[in-house]
Amino acid sequence: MAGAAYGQLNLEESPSWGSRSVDCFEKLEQIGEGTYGQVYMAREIKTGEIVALKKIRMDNEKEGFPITAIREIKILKKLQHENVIKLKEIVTSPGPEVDEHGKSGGHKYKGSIYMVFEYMDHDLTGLADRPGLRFTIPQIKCYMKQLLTGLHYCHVNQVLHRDIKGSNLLIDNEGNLKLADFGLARSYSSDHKGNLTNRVITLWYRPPELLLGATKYGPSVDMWSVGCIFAELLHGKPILTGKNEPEQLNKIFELCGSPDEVNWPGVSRTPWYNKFKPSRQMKRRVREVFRHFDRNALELLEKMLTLDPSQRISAKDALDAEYFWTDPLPCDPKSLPKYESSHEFQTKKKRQQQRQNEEQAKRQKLQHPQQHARLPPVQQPGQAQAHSQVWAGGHNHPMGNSGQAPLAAGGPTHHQFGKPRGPPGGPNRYPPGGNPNPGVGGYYPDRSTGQGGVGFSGGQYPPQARAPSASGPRGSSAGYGVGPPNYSQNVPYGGSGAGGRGPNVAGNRNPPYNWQQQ
Ligand SMILES: Nc1ncnc2c1ncn2[C@@H]1O[C@H](COP(=O)(O)OP(=O)(O)OP(=O)(O)O)[C@@H](O)[C@H]1O
Repeated sequence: MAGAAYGQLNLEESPSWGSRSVDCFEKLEQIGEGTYGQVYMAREIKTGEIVALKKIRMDNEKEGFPITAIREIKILKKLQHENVIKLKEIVTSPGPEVDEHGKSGGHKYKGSIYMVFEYMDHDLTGLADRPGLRFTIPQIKCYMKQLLTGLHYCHVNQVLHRDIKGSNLLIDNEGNLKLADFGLARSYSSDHKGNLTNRVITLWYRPPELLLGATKYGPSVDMWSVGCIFAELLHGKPILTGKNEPEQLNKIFELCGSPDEVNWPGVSRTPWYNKFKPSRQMKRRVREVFRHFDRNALELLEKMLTLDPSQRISAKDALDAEYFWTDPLPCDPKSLPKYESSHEFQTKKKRQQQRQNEEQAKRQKLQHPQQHARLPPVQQPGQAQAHSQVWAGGHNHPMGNSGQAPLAAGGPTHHQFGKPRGPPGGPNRYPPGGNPNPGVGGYYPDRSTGQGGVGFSGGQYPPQARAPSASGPRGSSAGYGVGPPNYSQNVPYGGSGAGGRGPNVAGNRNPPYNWQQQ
């Protein structure tokens, strides 16, 4: 992988960039576990200011500072907006870091590099996963407006985010929402002639053109993800939860109808159209499936979830939509309730703890049936349904995820370590056996398994043009796993799973990354 020489990162920057040591900060707790490395809540010793430290993972880097991190830093430095996370500085840890046995890692670069960000109390996924939490309609409008404002700013500045999803939308206790994680972002220009990789955006939020292999695209890719988030906020759970690319396309077609030259001129020229076009005609069902949304919400959602990227609404036009200008109006961010901090990492950890408690209780029951009566009651996953009502327009809704069990008493209440990789979702989102490692086989499964019930006309999902880079920061992470699809032509949306909340899905962040096309 290409890289900049260590120590040459901030040549044109003011001396403070990269010149301070991480020792100026006291790490308080881990709040995230990303592809790059860990994210910590920390306090600047001199000022007492609370910040987030994102460690740049160097363990796979043989040739210097990772190019993706350089790109993220460059882009973040260029973007200065109230709805985009602020990168305050870069700090380093000079010496080799030692493990608990006092040994250093033996990597070429002994030090570590951290990005210092303003601290945000929540990410949207973590916040939405709080048991019993209900977002109001003015609150949803307020978050959506900020998301669109931040994204419009990025697009005007010719930056594509390329990984819009709940855990990358950070929220503070003043109600401000900021776009974060620009690790997959890139600058583009409308006259850009080169190809971009289509293997970006977390699967559930990835638009059909990328799934069909398009390598020339623009800001509309982010708007599809925004549509998925918008529907998720209103519906109370993720709406398109494929476990691999073919299944994701399948779910999109089931909801948005099959693409053809009428609704999407040029679609038949996308690289993988013939391989993946549905074998039978499907009609668009957005209005039917989301009939409980109010009229203006539905109208806006339709424009976001438009198959043809050239007809998809832009962030600017979305901000002008009736939805944001009719009662109930978006609330003032400052009027929003303040919550104890919540990040996806932490809520997943709590669920993991809950699962462990349940397993332990089961084991104990098997071993000592008579003693079990004395154990504290264990909440079974199905019992969580009491918390989960599907929101209908005009009322508060649960954005809490489907079938999520309440937390075990005594479980962690704050940020915890050990986040399992996966998508937003409750423990039952993982298939039996846990979140599968996609690898090539897992991520591009043979569609002859017939997932999704619709079927494509082609075979396997096309393999990488180039082998994924083992050292790529986004390269080899696990794939989202999944239960059965939560939607089919015959079943009401989200109603196919036990308990009427849809089955469980877990997801994967990103597929192998193509280093040629970026
Ligand atoms: N400035 C911040 N303030 C508070 N929490 C943050 C901040 N930045 C990141 N986090 C937390 O850390 C998590 C991971 O951060 P981020 O997405 O930037 O890292 P990443 O390595 O790109 O992770 P991933 O691969 O999961 O996207 C976020 O979902 C969020 O919960």
